[in-house]
Amino acid sequence: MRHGSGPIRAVIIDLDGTMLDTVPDFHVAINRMRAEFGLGAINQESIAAMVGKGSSNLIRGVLALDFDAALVDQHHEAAMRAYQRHYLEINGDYSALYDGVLNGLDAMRAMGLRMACVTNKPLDFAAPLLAKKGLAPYFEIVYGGECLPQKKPHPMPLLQVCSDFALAPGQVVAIGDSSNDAEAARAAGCFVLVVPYGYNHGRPIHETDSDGIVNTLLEAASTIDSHNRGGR
Ligand SMILES: O=C(O)COP(=O)(O)O
Ligand SMILES: [Mg+2]
Repeated sequence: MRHGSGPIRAVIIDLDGTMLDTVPDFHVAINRMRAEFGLGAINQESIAAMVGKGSSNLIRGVLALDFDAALVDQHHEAAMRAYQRHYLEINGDYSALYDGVLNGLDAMRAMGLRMACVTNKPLDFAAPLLAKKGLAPYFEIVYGGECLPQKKPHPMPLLQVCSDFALAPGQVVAIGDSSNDAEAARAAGCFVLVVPYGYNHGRPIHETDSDGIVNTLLEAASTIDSHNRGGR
């Protein structure tokens, strides 16, 4: 990360593809919804490429595999209701923490960093999921996709966290798995670190403009620590 901008005081961490591998949850809920519409099951890989821009976009994408634009519009509302019902029934049952997440969060907390989670997942999904996986206590703030007028890749949720923490964007690092996170961070003026193991719309993460690729959140913590120590 670039130096000379003063210490990092806060982190904004993405949820799906960064802290939790949630595609198995999406997979179960989406296929149960699709079955209600007489549609066949789809695989996890095709779902992973569509995660990241919120539920509504995801459901449009999975309907568009079979329906033309007019049919997608026609069925979207009912499909969203079915999907939400199925997702809430299984939320967290099939998803798992990535390696280094809890250690990384512990290290960030020990460094005195303030912590927020900004996800495009609806808050009704994100809040119980964070609680179930033991992540909720780490975060002072959680914004879901519908909490503010704009979601990532718009910078608004990141700028809102900076303002909540009374910090300048240059004192804050966003950590995510996709270009969505990186674009939001760049537009907000925050640093951005990306992990290579998430979804990134099916694209390799090295194509994304970031301040560094970190293999785990624990590595992110040590990158921030070394930045704050002046690179030593
Ligand atoms: O639900 C989504 O679209 C993905 O959410 P994320 O912002 O936590 O990656
Ligand atoms: Mg993500």
